[in-house]
Amino acid sequence: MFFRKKQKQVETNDEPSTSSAISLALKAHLGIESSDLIQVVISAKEISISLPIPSTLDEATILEVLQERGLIPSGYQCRVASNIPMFAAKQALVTNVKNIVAVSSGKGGVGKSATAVNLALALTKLGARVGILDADIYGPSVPIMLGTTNASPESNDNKTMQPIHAHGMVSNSIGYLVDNEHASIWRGPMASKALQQLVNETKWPLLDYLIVDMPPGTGDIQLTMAQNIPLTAAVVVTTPQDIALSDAGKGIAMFEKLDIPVVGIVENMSFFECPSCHTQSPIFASGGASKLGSRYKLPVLAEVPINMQIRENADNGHSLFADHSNTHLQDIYLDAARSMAANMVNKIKVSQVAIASGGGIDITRLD
Ligand SMILES: Nc1ncnc2c1ncn2[C@@H]1O[C@H](COP(=O)(O)OP(=O)(O)OP(=O)(O)O)[C@@H](O)[C@H]1O
Repeated sequence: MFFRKKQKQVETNDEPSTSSAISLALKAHLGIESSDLIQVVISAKEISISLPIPSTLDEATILEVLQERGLIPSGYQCRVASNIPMFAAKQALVTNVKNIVAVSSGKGGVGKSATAVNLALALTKLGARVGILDADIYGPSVPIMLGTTNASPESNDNKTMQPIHAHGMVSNSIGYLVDNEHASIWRGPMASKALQQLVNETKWPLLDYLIVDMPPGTGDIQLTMAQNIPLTAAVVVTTPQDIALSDAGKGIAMFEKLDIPVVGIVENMSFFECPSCHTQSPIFASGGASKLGSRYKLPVLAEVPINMQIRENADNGHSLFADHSNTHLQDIYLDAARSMAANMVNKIKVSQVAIASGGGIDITRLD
């Protein structure tokens, strides 16, 4: 959880603290282990902060945190920008795409696609440039969840496809291109080739994260697909009951075998909260993901309740973030997105990074 703890007001100086004191204070709040990628430029009455995780939504809270700690005198403006690094991946990345994150599940029907879409929407809300790729060749549900079932990617050059825009993100899916019935009878190599084409032949705009909704399972097809996409990291989705957890464990092992860092587990359908009495019932048992997390030394990014709004939004192609009616659910996904981004910073070597310079911050250099 970020930014929630209130600190006691500390007496402030007239001058701001040094950049390194500010980065150190922010590091703890952001869940980042090193302050190296937090850049702070102090100028007259303004502090520009560049973070390696998406947090532009949190500008006011960051200012509050720094003022409460007496690191910035009142009267100073605080400008927060995110400059998401490109993390090291085993294969050459796709043009314009900084990082590709697989959302995967060992077992079908645990809410992997809903999690992928809501994580992508949360990252977008936090200010990141996000794309979503539906790799679930056998049951593409991203177009339904984004409300884009009638869309079809256009091509200006007969070689590449323009992705579909919706809810501030771009997407591509086999569901835009062929009937579900056709894709579902494809054999492994055909499905894998189709996925590679979707990744490489889409004209992605500059993206901080491309979220990939993987097909469920850990068989040969999933393994080949995970090998054929230049993945930077993976998130594993599970429900809390034993049968799903054992499959999720196989999923984690598959990514470990492929040397793709798993940056967290999302426990979906963790509990049902009665809307009138607020009692929480652990319908599919409880505590499973945290046990799995301890076994594999992985953080649990979120415990998402079973909630009708999640189902309705997903089925109707509406964004959970479209208005303020679901802020408690939005907060769960926003925290998960922040933790995922912070764990990428903590676990994966950076291959390209932005550096601060003179008045600006958004300059990229090769390490
Ligand atoms: N937390 C939740 N609360 C309520 N409904 C949910 C939740 N998560 C997912 N659902 C709903 O459950 C159904 C299955 O979810 P989803 O399609 O995301 O699962 P999946 O794991 O991707 O399935 P598949 O294995 O077929 O790819 C959908 O109707 C979705 O809207």
